[in-house]
Amino acid sequence: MFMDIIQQQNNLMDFKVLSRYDDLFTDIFLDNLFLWFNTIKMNNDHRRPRVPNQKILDIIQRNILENARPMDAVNELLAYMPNAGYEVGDTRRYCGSGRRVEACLVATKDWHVGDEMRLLTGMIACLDPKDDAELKKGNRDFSVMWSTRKNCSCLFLGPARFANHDCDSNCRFISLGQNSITFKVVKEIKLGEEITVYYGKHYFGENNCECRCITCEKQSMGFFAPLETKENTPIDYKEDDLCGTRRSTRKRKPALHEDYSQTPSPRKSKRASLDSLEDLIGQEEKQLQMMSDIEQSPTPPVSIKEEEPIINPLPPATPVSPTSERMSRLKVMTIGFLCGSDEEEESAAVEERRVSDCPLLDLLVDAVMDAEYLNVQEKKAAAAAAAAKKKLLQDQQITVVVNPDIHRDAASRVLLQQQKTVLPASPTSDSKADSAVSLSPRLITKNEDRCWRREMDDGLFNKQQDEYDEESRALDDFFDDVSDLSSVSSSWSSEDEEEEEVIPTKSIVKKQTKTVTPTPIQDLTCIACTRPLKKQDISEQVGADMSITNELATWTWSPSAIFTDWRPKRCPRCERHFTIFKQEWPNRKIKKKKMAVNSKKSRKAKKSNSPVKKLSPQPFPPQTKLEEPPSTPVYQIQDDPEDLNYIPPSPLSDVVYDDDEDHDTFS
Ligand SMILES: C[S@@+](CC[C@H](N)C(=O)[O-])C[C@H]1O[C@@H](n2cnc3c(N)ncnc32)[C@H](O)[C@@H]1O
Repeated sequence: MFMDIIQQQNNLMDFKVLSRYDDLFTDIFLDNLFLWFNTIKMNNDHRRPRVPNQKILDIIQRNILENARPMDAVNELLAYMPNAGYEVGDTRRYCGSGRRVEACLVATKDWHVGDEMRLLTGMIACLDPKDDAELKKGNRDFSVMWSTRKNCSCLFLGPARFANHDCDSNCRFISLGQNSITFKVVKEIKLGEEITVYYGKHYFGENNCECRCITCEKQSMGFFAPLETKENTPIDYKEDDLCGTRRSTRKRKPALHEDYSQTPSPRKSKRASLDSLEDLIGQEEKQLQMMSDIEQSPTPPVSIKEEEPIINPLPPATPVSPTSERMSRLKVMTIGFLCGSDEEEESAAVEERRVSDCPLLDLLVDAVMDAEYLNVQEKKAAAAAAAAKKKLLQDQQITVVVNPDIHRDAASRVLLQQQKTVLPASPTSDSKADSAVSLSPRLITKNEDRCWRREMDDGLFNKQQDEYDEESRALDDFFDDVSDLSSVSSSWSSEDEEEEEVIPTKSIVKKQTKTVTPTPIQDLTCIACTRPLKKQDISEQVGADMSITNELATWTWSPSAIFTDWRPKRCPRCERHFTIFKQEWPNRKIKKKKMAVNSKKSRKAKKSNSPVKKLSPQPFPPQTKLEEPPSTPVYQIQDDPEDLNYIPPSPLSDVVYDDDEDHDTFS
């Protein structure tokens, strides 16, 4: 299913959203409440939420199931993220005559120009036309946009979707990839102020004539423009099926199923007729002088406006947004920009640079590519280099085996990479030891292969490499920040157990990126009994199909997975023991002792020396001695707590094994 989703990512759904939600909810509802083990997560950077699971359940139950108020649930959950710097608030500004309360974003701290709101992110997912029609029918399409690039309607998801539009907004969109955005502050924001963005010039009808933002109100524009001005603005009122409360239907192309099944949209929606970004900026710059006059003039009170309509200095049909000078200089990323008009796409194609539409997948692929590249290099080196070099290589401990069934194009891409790509030192490689990003050299290539080349799809990324690197570093920081917010690793760790994973040092990470040498899976040992972990053990623990598990196990040993949570700690037997008794099997060393064969005397002696009798005080009920079949080797369990071989008493202590093969099976 995972791979299916990945393959479909360019079609209708964005796998990142799905996989992240899936990880989160399986963590909360399955791992924590139902299963005795932690399921494997699709995202390497998944961390168990800081919010106690019970609390989450309570919030969901109370707000969503009982009170049917999902926004309250969002608010409450955000309360657990005080670092976010924003919260979801409510406003009646945008819905008109108090008809409906809408959500808005409110700053919970002061923000300064240039700040990035890294926890305020949004995703764009393509929408099936039928779903789109459903949303529209149910008046739930307020977060739907038409993408000319994708030629379909898109759903704008995530907390960022609660940002309302202002013609002089205090934030702008910046991209985190093709389908992901966050915000950059372009005007000082004080605690308690609304966080706004600029959707586009015609989002709320022609020239945003329906815009209700505070700037429009102050400037008597948009919805607040004098009636005469509004009448001169061509608006398609027949679509205004909700008396002006539903603006989104005006500006985005209604996506009918028939349209969708035909070849590229013959019609140009209003959204598609957006000026290009450059035009937008240019126009705004031209208008800047005019608008500065407007801004300087005092805002007329509403009462005066009604009695004596202000004559707008601008042509009535084109009430211009009073976007600030700073904003106009910046490359503003509007929603139109995000979704992409043709012009934007052309300008974006100027420079090809790798910008992933799927950073997580990229990280994973990068890791494999890097490792595979290194593997190939190693083979070459092994053929050519001296024995000393070989020995050095063998000291490195990384291997990645790519399953050809799953990563069919990996080999060809590796070849491409070798032919065309120089691997510059990743800017993050030595600074982010706890991030898989650090193992992903930045690849810039002119290759046409879609798998390899990540197209530039918006002008935002028409930057110099320095800027790009800076963005990338910021993204790394973001991942780090997110990690900082998480206290508990999601897999194979329990809240009451100590952190046992050894985090590789920076130097080790750097070293590991150089060369590879196969590492046997058997290198993983159970932390309790120190036996090597077998693939079968892992299978049993994850309850997965063996072939899948092998694949996962392979990934787990990949360089990127050095930092993943998924790593079995105990063999199944010890895991079970731990789950039941929350107790390790410290220094478990099992000694074999041949019992006297068929000797009544020896059996008696053994009974009298039974360790069970000596195990006191005992936290568990006295244990019953099992009958040992004659001439069967048994394990002598030490009963002296000081002894290194001492095994704490538990029902599992009764287990008698016939031979070595059974050691790792459950009793
Ligand atoms: C992406 S949502 C923003 C969050 C929205 N307020 C909510 O409650 O979900 C876009 C919708 O917000 C409203 N909106 C945002 N900014 C607006 C503005 N300046 N004027 C009028 N409506 C606005 C419109 O209803 C629009 O369809």
